[in-house]
Amino acid sequence: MDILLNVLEEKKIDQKITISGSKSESNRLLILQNLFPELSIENLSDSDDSVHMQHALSTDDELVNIGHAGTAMRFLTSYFSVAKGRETVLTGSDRMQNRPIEILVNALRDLGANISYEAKEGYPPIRIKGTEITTDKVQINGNVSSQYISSLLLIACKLENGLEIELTGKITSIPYIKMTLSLLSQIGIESNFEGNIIKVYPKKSIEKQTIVVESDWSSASYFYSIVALAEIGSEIQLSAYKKESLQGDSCLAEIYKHFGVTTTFGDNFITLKKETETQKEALVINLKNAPDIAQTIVVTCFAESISCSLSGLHTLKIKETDRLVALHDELSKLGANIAVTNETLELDITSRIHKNIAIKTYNDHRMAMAFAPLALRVPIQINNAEVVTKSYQKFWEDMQQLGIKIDEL
Ligand SMILES: O=C(O)C1=C[C@@H](OP(=O)(O)O)[C@@H](O)[C@H](O)C1
Ligand SMILES: C=C(OP(=O)(O)O)C(=O)O
Repeated sequence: MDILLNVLEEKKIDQKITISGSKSESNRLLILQNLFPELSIENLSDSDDSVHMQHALSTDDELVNIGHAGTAMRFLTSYFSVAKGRETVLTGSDRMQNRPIEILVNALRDLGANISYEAKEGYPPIRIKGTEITTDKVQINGNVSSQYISSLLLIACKLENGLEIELTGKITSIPYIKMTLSLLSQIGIESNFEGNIIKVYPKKSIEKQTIVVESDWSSASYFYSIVALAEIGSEIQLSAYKKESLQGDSCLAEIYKHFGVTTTFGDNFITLKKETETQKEALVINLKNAPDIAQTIVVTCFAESISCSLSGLHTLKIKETDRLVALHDELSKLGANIAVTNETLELDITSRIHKNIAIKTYNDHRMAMAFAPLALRVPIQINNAEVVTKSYQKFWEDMQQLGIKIDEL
């Protein structure tokens, strides 16, 4: 479905939006709930990725297809490796079959797992014969995806002797590793992370308990962008959020000060307010700890006519699409002066945004959502707009609530 977002005429916004639970927290907790049925979860994400995870954990079929869900692919690789007696072929979308998994597979094989490739070496689909793992030490490169490490951490306490992981290389997306460890700690599993060594201690059962998932901060990023582009005095209240977040993307509150957006923490909600004009200096920032908000930030800078210099973006090349190339190609069509390398992005000040450009989304939810705030400046077309459901089911409804008129093409 291709859609046209008409330009938003009323730029003074005052709205309240409720966003569903974090997909990262949810997909970790779903694995943990399967290992520990004593665990209940509230405010679970309604994202496609969490639906895929739930389905994968409830089926007995040999073939399990997790679509585009990176967390499901990576977390389930370890989970099925220790599902004794079960044989599973884990696969995903065409793109997933080109997102690397070798580093995780090699670590699991070193631990004694039985995993083979069904097609291309190093990529899904993979065949996993569940077995008992007793080895308790492993080395893994931390520079490509933190999801490989979270995957090992999620099953670690169920191994007879727990697990000690030695991380090599520069560690990327660290807040996601810390999120995994925090959730383990919340349910009573002990671990420690010192230098480049993470230890998880064995645990057979936990206390009966309920965890309430905080809403998704990556989804909140699109509202930060909208408020940044709105008239001074505009406000959006988002729930359910808290100050002590497990999600690294909560750094948005700090980053968007550059755009004159303040964040006030209330009782289970945040209020974003456009207090002042955007600072005209370039935004210079390393996003290795928060890769999922890169697209949102670049589009905000473009719309606000400021330059930016982003680094720490090497993981963007292996996400739902090559996000560096996608940003380059789509922003160029809108008139941007943008240059990318394999890990950086430079955007120059643009004076004019081209109207009625059709943005390709490349099966990437964040391409569709990051470009939507441009409707505060120009009419813009978003192709295959349904991609948003990977992480945010009612994204377009929420855009309409803000007053953006949408025509199906
Ligand atoms: O663990 C997680 O929930 C995630 C980790 C990050 O991936 P990488 O560690 O591959 O950068 C992030 O981009 C992804 O959306 C979710
Ligand atoms: C990269 C993402 O997800 P995943 O890697 O889990 O597919 C994302 O949601 O931006």
